[in-house]
Amino acid sequence: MNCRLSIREDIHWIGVNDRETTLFENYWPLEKGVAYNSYLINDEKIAILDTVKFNKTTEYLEKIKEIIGDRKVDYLIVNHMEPDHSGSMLALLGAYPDMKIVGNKKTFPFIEGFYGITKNYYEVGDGESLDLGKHKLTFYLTPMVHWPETMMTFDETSGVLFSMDAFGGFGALDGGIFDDELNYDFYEDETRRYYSNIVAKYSPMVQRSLKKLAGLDIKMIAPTHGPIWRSNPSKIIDLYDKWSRFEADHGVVIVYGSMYGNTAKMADYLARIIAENGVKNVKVFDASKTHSSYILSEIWKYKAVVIGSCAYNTKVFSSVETVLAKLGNSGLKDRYISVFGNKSWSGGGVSGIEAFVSEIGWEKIGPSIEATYSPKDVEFEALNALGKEIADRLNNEYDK
Ligand SMILES: Cc1cc2nc3c(=O)[nH]c(=O)nc-3n(C[C@H](O)[C@H](O)[C@H](O)COP(=O)(O)O)c2cc1C
Repeated sequence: MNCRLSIREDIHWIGVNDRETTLFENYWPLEKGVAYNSYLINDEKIAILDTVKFNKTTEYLEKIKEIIGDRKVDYLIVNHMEPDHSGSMLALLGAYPDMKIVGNKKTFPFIEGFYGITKNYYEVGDGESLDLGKHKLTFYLTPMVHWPETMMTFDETSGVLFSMDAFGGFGALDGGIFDDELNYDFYEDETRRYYSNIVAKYSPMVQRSLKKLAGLDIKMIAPTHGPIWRSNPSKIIDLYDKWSRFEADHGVVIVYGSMYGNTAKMADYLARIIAENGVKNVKVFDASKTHSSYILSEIWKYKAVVIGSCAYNTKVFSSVETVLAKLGNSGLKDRYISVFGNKSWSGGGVSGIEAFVSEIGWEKIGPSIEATYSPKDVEFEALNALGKEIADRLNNEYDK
């Protein structure tokens, strides 16, 4: 028997946990797993909202059967076609061949392209509704949050917003399914890591969608990953608004790449100066040790970033290059940036980061500081001045 879980009258969570997959999208580390959430509305007509990844299909179909017995699924509502949510669609259609597949006009080419399904289509447009009996579902198209076909489904009867990947995060659901049943801070961090790495490039589209949803009386948000936000749904909506407007907290992220410790020494020294000058949130990351997804998530959170690199074959050190590439492609705006590093001959690390700074267009604080062989008094003095300048700027801005 699978655990049965009603999230609201007639509405069941039929999601699954995946603790075996180590990398989400074969790239993002899943230290605590991930949940693929799917929902079933058991009304006069039975509707399922999104499915789960193919590796969990058997468990998934079993859960559905345990709830509905010999009844049939009438509708599969496809809010998002990414295979971690559509991967059990073909099997579901096999089990319920008369099931209508509900999507918008951009959904169906994905269905045909991925799974060869060309029948049972039920097309809906923006703002259109579907009656299940007691429950009335209204569809809101949210293109490019974060794929072209994405949409959200609002249950007018219960006030549940089925938001697909929006408001979703990493982390399996270890018993607690609702935000008030688990460690909120962990899931908030993992939701921001999901946002900053997967959704954030489309922040302007997120803003547009938030405006579209603004008039709804949302009582609960049921995303396709992570917890169901029921205690205070507006909290996660406000965070999404903040993240997609690039608003940041008082703090500094220092990221460095270092082979033999000289650049690392500069990072630690600078961190101390910034902390001494009143900044409590100073986060230091060795880019070779911490996956870029965690670093990007912290940079999304805090206002200032300092990037350091040793020179490596005339370029920025590879692990730092990865962080820069991710940042450059993320669309993040309105951060302060500073630069430091080490070389032993003609350099390449600091100049490479400087090229990135001019490309991204963020305001640079202080001059770049580059040591040769190892940092000496002159560089420590310069780091001292830089640390004070960064702290002063932030303290002035956030004390207002
Ligand atoms: C494989 C390798 C490639 C390097 N390439 C360069 C380079 O292109 N230009 C340069 O000035 N120094 C280069 N260096 C020297 C280092 O950047 C220099 O020793 C620096 O102090 C190392 O800083 P770290 O202690 O933080 O690793 C290279 C070192 C190694 C091991």
